[in-house]
Amino acid sequence: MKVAIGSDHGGFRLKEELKTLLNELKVEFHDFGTYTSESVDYPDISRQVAESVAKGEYERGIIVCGTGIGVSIAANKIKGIRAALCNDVFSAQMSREHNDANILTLGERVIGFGLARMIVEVWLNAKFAGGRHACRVDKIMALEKDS
Ligand SMILES: O=C(CO)[C@H](O)[C@H](O)[C@H](O)COP(=O)(O)O
Repeated sequence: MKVAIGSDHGGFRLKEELKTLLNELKVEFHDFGTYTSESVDYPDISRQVAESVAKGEYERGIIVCGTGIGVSIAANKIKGIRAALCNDVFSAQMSREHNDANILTLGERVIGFGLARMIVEVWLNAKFAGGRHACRVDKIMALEKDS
């Protein structure tokens, strides 16, 4: 699996930690920045990660900001993206099984690094359950055309 990862300054330290985790898990990734703790605008990074996933260049994306909220809102504006803010393990698992989330967002100012690592590992391994959830996800994606 190829993963796109990114953060703003508020998520920079956690993004760096998650890169270590991805290396440990032998998951291929590309870091879309930010590359320092200097202040940047989270929609710029979120857009780059989300567009790369929407184009199919990367199967999944992980984006971190202070809360995970801003990057999630921004990513969900890109067609084809289902970004889920998961600051707990149960939500991470469900976001894959029920929602087929293709982007995970996290808040560095909300959770510790240990929990974040656990969330990412669960999220990367969880599979979409399909079945009754498939037509619900289809209905979500239809909203892009209908709105
Ligand atoms: O977008 C956010 C909130 O939804 C992120 O938490 C940002 O990282 C945060 O807003 C950045 O805030 P700062 O005061 O500029 O560091």
